[in-house]
Amino acid sequence: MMLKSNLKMRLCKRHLQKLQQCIGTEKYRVDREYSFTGLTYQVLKRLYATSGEKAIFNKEVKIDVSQYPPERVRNFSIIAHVDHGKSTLADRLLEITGTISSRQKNEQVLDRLQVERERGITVKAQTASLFYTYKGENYLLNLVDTPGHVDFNYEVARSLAACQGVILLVDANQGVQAQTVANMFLAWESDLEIIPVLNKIDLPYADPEAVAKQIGNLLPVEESDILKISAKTGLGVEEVLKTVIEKIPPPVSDWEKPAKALLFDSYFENYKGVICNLAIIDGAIHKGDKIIAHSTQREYVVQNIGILYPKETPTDVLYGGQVGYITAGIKTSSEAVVGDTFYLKDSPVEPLPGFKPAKPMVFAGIFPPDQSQLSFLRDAINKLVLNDSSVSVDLDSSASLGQGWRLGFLGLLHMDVFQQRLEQEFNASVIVTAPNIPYKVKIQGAKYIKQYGSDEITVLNPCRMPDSSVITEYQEPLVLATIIFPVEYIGAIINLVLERRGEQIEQTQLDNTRVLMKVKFPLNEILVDFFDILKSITSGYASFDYEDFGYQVSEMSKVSFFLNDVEVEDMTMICHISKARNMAKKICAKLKEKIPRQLFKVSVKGKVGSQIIAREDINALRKDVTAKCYGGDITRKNKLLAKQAEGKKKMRQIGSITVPKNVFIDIVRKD
Ligand SMILES: Nc1nc2c(ncn2[C@@H]2O[C@H](COP(=O)(O)OP(=O)(O)OP(=O)(O)O)[C@@H](O)[C@H]2O)c(=O)[nH]1
Repeated sequence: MMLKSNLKMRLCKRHLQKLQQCIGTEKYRVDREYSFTGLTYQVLKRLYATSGEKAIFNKEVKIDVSQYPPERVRNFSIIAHVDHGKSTLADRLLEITGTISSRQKNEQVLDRLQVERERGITVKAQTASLFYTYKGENYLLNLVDTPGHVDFNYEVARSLAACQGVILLVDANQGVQAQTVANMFLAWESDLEIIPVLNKIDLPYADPEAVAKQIGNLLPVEESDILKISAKTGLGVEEVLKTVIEKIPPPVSDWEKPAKALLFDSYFENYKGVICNLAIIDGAIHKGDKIIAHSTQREYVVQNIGILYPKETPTDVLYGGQVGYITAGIKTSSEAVVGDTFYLKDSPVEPLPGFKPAKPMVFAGIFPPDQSQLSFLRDAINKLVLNDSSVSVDLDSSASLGQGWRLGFLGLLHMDVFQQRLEQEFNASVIVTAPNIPYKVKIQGAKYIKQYGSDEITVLNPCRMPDSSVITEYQEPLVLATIIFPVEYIGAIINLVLERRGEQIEQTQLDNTRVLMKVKFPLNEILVDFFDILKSITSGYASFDYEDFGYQVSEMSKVSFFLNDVEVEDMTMICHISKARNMAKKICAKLKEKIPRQLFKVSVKGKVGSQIIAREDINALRKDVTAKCYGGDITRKNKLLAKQAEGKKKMRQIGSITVPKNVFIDIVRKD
């Protein structure tokens, strides 16, 4: 801990040692320790403030949550389109209420994951409790910062279950965007109070009046009632807190009833184990209570319970209407089912309806680089799924990659983030196969119907697609996309829609300058590069959101790939018959580019149906990395060999051919 030197000089050595021992330990309690160290409360507080440890200081003060009956509690969430400033507003609210120090004010405190900080996006909803005094009354406010990107929509939907209202944040420069509309409907469906707020009014091109009109077209609000703030400078942010208290209804709860709590999130932390986020509906849960999880009927003892302030802060009890965390010796993701109801042993209650399960849109195989790491990877996936319940997990195996899993994600960014988190948070290196989507097929022939168990099957892995001779009908998944764009780009957008086999369903003029278009697309057509192309043809002005829209009968074809005439099952793809030939050619060319030259010639072939329609050859190369090191310098030789061994870790053997382990996913990524 860095202490300012002038303060250091004023403290005698004994005090300093004592304080340094105490800081950051659970033993430390401000009220007891200040007399113990001989320092006054004020000096201690200043010392903490100067050393940047104010949050710990706050944390160590035991908070009496019995002072906050439901009418003194507000549970709300911040929802918005990507980058409209949710995390910045959350920071500002934490700062104003003294939950974080001003030193931390620009740190996006609730974006805790490394991946969030690196990518500058929120991928995980985070809860924080704040205390605020308004008109002489103390309030406990529970704030949930949610992600904006469509791939993490499930996080938003789940978080809303713990709230009675939302702040709908809209960038006063960009205006209403696709995820603004999507998130607003989510809040509407959940019957939540919506407080519209215009952000970034400090920007020179902000046009609060025009954007307020756009909001007025969407929501039944008076334009003059829409708050106008700058989350960055703090302008108008205090007003947001007051409006939250005035407009958002308190939770409905009865402390006299038996305890009932909703598990709305969970995560794993080293040394602490599984931490569950609970919204207490009725009654109270105390440390030491025996509780039952309704879905598994398992019994647990509450080991720790408290609020997120913004880190876990024990309060030993949580009452109806409040939101917080518990640890209770829960070990696996199968025990911590989000949407589950917890109640006290011997006081069963009617369970809550739970959550609509997430519907994965994209599937990919995940395999360890070598099979010795199988159990390590299993453990890592289990822990990460605890933190991200929208991922589906099934066992899978492949001839070239061995044992592994087929995981389902809500989109490609979700898949990327999951892989990155596995690597960063759990040090687990993985091979991810090309993403694909679930197709339905109808099959004929008693033998095949018996083999597959039905005459209509869903195929999650393209290499398990039955032979085309037994398929009578293919069905491909659809999405209903919302695209919002400036009116001058309408021609370019219509061309893109046609090229991607889209069908326009609806077109609305949002105001004089912008159009909202609803389009039915085959999911396959928007998966990889659609959004980038949309952005580039509209100079970055279009926004895009989509939701599941069932299936349609279509003509599909299997495209498979061969390296030296050996089929690489994990590269198999399904695509529309009109695009299959191009796809085969494109992927063969990419494979040629991505696979390094070997000691022998490698042929790459692409097959559509039963016909080989593309071929590329990778010429042989003989590479002896130590060839240049003739003479006696053994250390240099060893260094080169070590470098080569390091490179090999990034490689994978398919038969006799060495390929980069990322090749499966790289062939479908745009360059
Ligand atoms: N000028 C200005 N910039 C702001 C304001 N609020 C946020 N920003 C900036 O906008 C960018 C996005 O802000 P975030 O808070 O990360 O947005 P977000 O909505 O949490 O983003 P996602 O979680 O990825 O959806 C950052 O660079 C912020 O500094 C504001 O009031 N004024």
